[in-house]
Amino acid sequence: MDVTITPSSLRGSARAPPSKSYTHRAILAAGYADGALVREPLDSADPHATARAVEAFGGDVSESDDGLAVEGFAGRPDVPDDVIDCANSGTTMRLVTGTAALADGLTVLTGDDSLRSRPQGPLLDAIGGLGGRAESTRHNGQAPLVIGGPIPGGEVSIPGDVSSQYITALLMAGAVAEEGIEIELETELKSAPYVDITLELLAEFGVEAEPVGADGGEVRSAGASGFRVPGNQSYEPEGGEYRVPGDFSSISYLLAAGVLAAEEGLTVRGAKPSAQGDTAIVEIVERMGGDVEWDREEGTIEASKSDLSGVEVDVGDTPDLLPTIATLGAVANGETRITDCEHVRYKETDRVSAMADELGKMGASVTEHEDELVIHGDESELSGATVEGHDDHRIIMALSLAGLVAEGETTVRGAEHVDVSFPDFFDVLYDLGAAIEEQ
Ligand SMILES: O=C(O)C1=C[C@@H](OP(=O)(O)O)[C@@H](O)[C@H](O)C1
Ligand SMILES: C=C(OP(=O)(O)O)C(=O)O
Repeated sequence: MDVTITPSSLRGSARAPPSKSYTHRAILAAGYADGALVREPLDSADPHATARAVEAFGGDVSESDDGLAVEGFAGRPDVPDDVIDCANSGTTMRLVTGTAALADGLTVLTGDDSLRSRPQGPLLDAIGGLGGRAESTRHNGQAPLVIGGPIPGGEVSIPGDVSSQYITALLMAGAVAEEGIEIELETELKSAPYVDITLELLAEFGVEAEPVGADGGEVRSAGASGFRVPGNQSYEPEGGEYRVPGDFSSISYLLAAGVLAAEEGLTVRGAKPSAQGDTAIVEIVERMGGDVEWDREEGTIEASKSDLSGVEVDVGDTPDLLPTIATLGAVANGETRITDCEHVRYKETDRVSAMADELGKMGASVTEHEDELVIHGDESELSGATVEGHDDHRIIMALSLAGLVAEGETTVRGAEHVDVSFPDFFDVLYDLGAAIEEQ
């Protein structure tokens, strides 16, 4: 499906979708438990892959009026009777690779073209180091994967600057392994807030896990030199249920749409604070001169069309914000410098190059370095163009925002891939007043 967008004036209010990151973890945590009710889950393709995996390991996931009713496998996953297809979901593949290492047999994990080109090597090495079998069928560190267990747990070292999902996978599985897992980071942790999300959710399931500081003390994930999780724990959700908060990665598009195109302002609902690093989008837009107001109590964000100025942003902790910030930078006056972004190249696509190329087609002046993306706002006059979505939901949504203000028509190709995290994105934009046509 292609989508064509022309300059629009937005108004009204929209509710943020539930968090994809929390939904994945809640479904899997319920699987590691005897079960749980996951309230307000994100109903999109990526969490569906995690639900399929939980069922493959012997659980059951069914939709109910109140959310997802999950029957778990109580920390003892069956050996799946078929290959687990993680589709486009890196979070699913990493997290359930940890689960597969607990099963007394072999699990085969695959995914779509994009997912089978993303790095799994450090997690495979870690599982091997813990006594499991962990292989890439093509011996290139990429899926399809063959994972064998059960691992007893133990001590392992792993790089922190490829994917924080490896840490999440080991912590969630280590909690129900006999010996627990002690992780030493070989390099600085990137995307650290996602491990904070994991620690926060584990605590709500009664599971103890913690970061370890360089001095062996207790620190937040960003300052950690490692992590540890004791073994033989039981996942027990408070009150037998877990409620998923709003998704700030998705909120970033709605907030940006407001400061780009909402003369009278728009309101985003379902924006309560949580451990999500992408809550930083509020402060970043404020720093750009955006007229934005976050009522944390109410969980609402008001955003109005503003004159934006360029800004320097380190996305080491917030990789998923790069596409949104790049689009804002293409409209802002002055230079926007996005730093510490090398790991953003390992997502559904190389998002640094994709945003440089596609915004360039729309008339933006962009300079790309290995670990940095610079958008020269003063030399950027956005005009409508046909741009590629790269089968990447975040590229599609960020380019659609650019189409709201670019002179003329912007057509985003392959726009259906928003289904992984924000399936009704275009309906929401349309209801806010965007001039959108689906082809
Ligand atoms: O743990 C998670 O839920 C996620 C972690 C991040 O990936 P990396 O840790 O690989 O950077 C992020 O890009 C992804 O969208 C979701
Ligand atoms: C990279 C993302 O997710 P995943 O790693 O689960 O594919 C994302 O949502 O931007």
